[in-house]
Amino acid sequence: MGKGIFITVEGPEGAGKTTILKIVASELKEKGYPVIYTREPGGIPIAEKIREIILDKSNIEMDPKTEALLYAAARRQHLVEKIIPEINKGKIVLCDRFIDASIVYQGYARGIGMDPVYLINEFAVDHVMPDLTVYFDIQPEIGLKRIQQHRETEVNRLDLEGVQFHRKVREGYKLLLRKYPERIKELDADRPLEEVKKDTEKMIMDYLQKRSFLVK
Ligand SMILES: Nc1ncnc2c1ncn2[C@@H]1O[C@H](COP(=O)(O)OP(=O)(O)OP(=O)(O)O)[C@@H](O)[C@H]1O
Ligand SMILES: Cc1cn([C@H]2C[C@H](O)[C@@H](COP(=O)(O)O)O2)c(=O)[nH]c1=O
Repeated sequence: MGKGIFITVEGPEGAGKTTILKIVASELKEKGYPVIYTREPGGIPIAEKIREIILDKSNIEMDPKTEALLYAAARRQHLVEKIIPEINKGKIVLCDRFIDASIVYQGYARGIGMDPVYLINEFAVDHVMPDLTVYFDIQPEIGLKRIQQHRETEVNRLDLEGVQFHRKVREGYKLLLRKYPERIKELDADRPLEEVKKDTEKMIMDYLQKRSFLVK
């Protein structure tokens, strides 16, 4: 693919992904790096509309395969309309969740199966995979408590699943960590925000150095 770099963050609810990725994006920009922050599901208008449908708390009757297909559809549009063009322009794309979330949430935690969910997503992403994924590890109970404690954080349909579901999410991510040790790097997100942010930035900077990515 193009000359840019594609980095994703993943992890259970309330791990601090959005908060930290936005800070890291703005700090890297200040240092002169060509960075964009984006998120899934969403990032562009069509995918944001699909997000509203998937995460709407009143859609309790949604079938798990419908859910998986909607995430994949949102991903496809986001990829072709934003992620690929930005990578081709030489940008560092920092994306809040991507394909791993589907494999874990729909494939493992919902029980559709990791392989079938990977297959529909393979169709959606045409082999475009992240160069680096930072996995924020946290016990689901702690992450969910953070969300409940902070009123400004959106509580969505998936946040409302029982703790058992969120334990499976964490288990699923651990399986992916073992499967892709080169791409997915783990950090302990149950620490003060400043520490987690510092480690995230270091992982990203180390990777940029490894790829000889320089500020122009
Ligand atoms: N290290 C931390 N310690 C304590 N609170 C934190 C920490 N990181 C983030 N928070 C707070 O926890 C809440 C959830 O954070 P955030 O929305 O960034 O998590 P997230 O991983 O993106 O969650 P989700 O996947 O559910 O969107 C926010 O109110 C945020 O301020
Ligand atoms: C991309 C993606 C996301 N999810 C879930 C994970 C979260 O519960 C929500 C997204 O909300 P966030 O506050 O932006 O993290 O959707 C999923 O189940 N499958 C996916 O592919």
